[in-house]
Amino acid sequence: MTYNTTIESAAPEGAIYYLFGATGDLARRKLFPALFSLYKEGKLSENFAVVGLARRPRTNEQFRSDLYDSINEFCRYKVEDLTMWNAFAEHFVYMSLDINDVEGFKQLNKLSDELDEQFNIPGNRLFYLALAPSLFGPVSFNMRDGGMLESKGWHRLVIEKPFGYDLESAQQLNEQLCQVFKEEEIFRIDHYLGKEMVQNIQVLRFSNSFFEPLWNNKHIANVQITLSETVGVEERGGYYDKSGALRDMGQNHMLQMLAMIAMEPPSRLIGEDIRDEKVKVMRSLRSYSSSDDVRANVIRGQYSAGKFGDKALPGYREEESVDAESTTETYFAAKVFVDNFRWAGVPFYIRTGKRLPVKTTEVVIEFKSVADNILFGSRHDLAPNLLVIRVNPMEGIYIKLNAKKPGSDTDIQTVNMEFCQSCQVGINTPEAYERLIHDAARGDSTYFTRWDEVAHAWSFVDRIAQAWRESTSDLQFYPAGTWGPKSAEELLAADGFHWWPVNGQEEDNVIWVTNSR
Ligand SMILES: NC(=O)C1=CN([C@@H]2O[C@H](COP(=O)(O)OP(=O)(O)OC[C@H]3O[C@@H](n4cnc5c(N)ncnc54)[C@H](OP(=O)(O)O)[C@@H]3O)[C@@H](O)[C@H]2O)C=CC1
Ligand SMILES: O=C1O[C@H](COP(=O)(O)O)[C@@H](O)[C@H](O)[C@H]1O
Repeated sequence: MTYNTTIESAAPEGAIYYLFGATGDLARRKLFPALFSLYKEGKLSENFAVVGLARRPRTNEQFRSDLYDSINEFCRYKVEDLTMWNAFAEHFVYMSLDINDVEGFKQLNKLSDELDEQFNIPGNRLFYLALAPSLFGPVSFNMRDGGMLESKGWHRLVIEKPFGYDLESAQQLNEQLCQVFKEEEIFRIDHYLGKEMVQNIQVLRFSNSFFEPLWNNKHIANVQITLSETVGVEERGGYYDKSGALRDMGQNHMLQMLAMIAMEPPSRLIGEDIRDEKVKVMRSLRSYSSSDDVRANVIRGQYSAGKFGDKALPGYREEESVDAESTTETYFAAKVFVDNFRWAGVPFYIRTGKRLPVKTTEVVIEFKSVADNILFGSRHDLAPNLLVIRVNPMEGIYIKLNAKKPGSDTDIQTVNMEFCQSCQVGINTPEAYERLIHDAARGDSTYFTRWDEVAHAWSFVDRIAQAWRESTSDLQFYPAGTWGPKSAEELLAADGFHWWPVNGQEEDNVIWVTNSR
C-alpha cells in the first residue's frame, strides 16, 4: 500500500552532485555510504556524476580509494562485486577548490559541462554543503559568480546544520542564500526528519483509529521526548563548546519531533501542507515569560568525570578543544507547552544529553487514566497507558496496557505489546541520509525544514539562551554515565509525573508481548 505517491514514485533525474567538504568527516561517515546504498538499490539515475570538492589535493584515484574505504567502514552494504564497484566509482571525480576563489568555480563550471556530456546529464545541479556554516554564504555567491547556476536544468542547495547560532545570525544567513537561491531550491537538512520512525509518526497518528481520536488534551496527560547519547563531545569540542545541547539538538531535532507529534492533520500528504502544520506548532510554542520562568522550566547540566562500568570517563571541561571553565550545557530538559486548542494544559517534557547511560531516542505518549475508575481505581495502583515510539537505535513501537493476571482473581498486571520494527527488518533500514539525498534529488522537500519553521524554532530557543547568558548559577553537574541532574526528575515530579524508563532501563514486573523473538 503506497500512502504518498509523491514520495514513493519518481526516480531522480540525472544530475551532478557537488560534495563541498568531500574530505571531511560527514562525507566519509554518512554521505559516501548513502550514495553507495542508493546506487546499489537502483535509486540513482544512471546519468549522474559526483564531484568531490575541498582544498586539499587529491587525484581521482585517491578520491575513489577514500570512497572505497568509507563505504567498507560505514555503509550498510559492503563492496562485494568489483565490476559493480568500478561502474559506481567511475562516476566520482575530485577537484581541489577553495570556496573563496571564484576562478576555481569557473573551472568547475567547465568540468561540469564535460560531465554533462560524458554522463548524458541534462544540466541538473545538486550542491551539498558539508562545510562549516560560515562558508555557506560565500560558496553560494561564488557558485553564482562562477556561472554554476546558468546550466539549463534545476539547481538545488542542500545545507547542513547548524542553520545559524540564533535567530539573528540565521536571518543573515538566510538573506545571503536567498540572494542566490529561491526558498524552494533550498533543502535544509535535519537528519532526524529522515529517520524511519519520525516519518512513521504521521502514519501511526492518522491511520489508526486507536490513536487518532485520543490525540488531544482530553486523553493525553503528557508527552516525553528523550534523546540520550552515551558519547561525549569526541573530537567536536571546538564546535560543541560554542553550541551546547540546546542549539545542537534542541533547536532542530527535538522541536521537529515535537512538531510531528503535535501538528494537526495536513489537508494533503504533500510537503508544503505538512510543513505548514509544523510551522503552526512552532508558532504555538509558549515562550517563557521571564528568565525566572526559564529557570523554573528548563534544566541544564554539564557532565563531570564519571564512568561506564569500569571505564573512567573525563569531565566535559577536560575534553579536547573545550574551555577549562566552560559553562556550555551538555544536557538540558525542558517543560514546554503548545498553546493551542488541542494541547492546552498538556506538558511536553523534552530532554537530551551526552554521556548518559544509553543511546536512545524515544517518544512516550502518556494517556490519562480512566476517570473515576470505580471498578479498579480504588483497589489498584493502575499504570497509565503508554504509547512508546522507539526512534533510534531500535525502531518500533509498543503500548503499555493493564490486563488481568492469569490465574488470579484480583491482580492486574502491566503488559507491553510491542512491534519491533528492527527485529523484522534487521539493522538494514535505510539511513536517514539516504532518504534525504534521494528526496532532494527528486525535489521533494517534505522532510527538510522550511525557513519559517527554523525562524520560529530559533525564537523559542533564543529566550532560553538569553536567560542562560544572564547567569550561570543554574548550571548543574552530573557524573558521566548517569541520567543528568536530579532536578530534571523534579521537573516532572512537581506535576505528578516521572520520566518513563527508556531502552536499557526496563522495568520489573512488566510482561512483554513482542515479535522480537
Ligand atoms: N560530522 C558530522 O557527523 C556532522 C556534521 N554536520 C555538519 O556538516 C558540516 C561538515 O561537518 P564535518 O564534515 O564534520 O566537518 P569537517 O571539518 O570534517 O570537514 C570540513 C570540510 O570542509 C572543507 N573545507 C574547509 N574549508 C574549505 C574551503 N575554504 N574551501 C573548500 N573546502 C573547505 C574541508 O576540506 P579541506 O580542509 O581539504 O579544504 C573538509 O572537507 C558542518 O556544517 C557540520 O556542522 C552536521 C551533522 C553531523
Ligand atoms: O545532529 C546531531 O546529531 C547527533 C545524534 O544523531 P543520531 O542520529 O546519532 O541520534 C549528535 O551526536 C550530534 O551532536 C548532533 O550534532
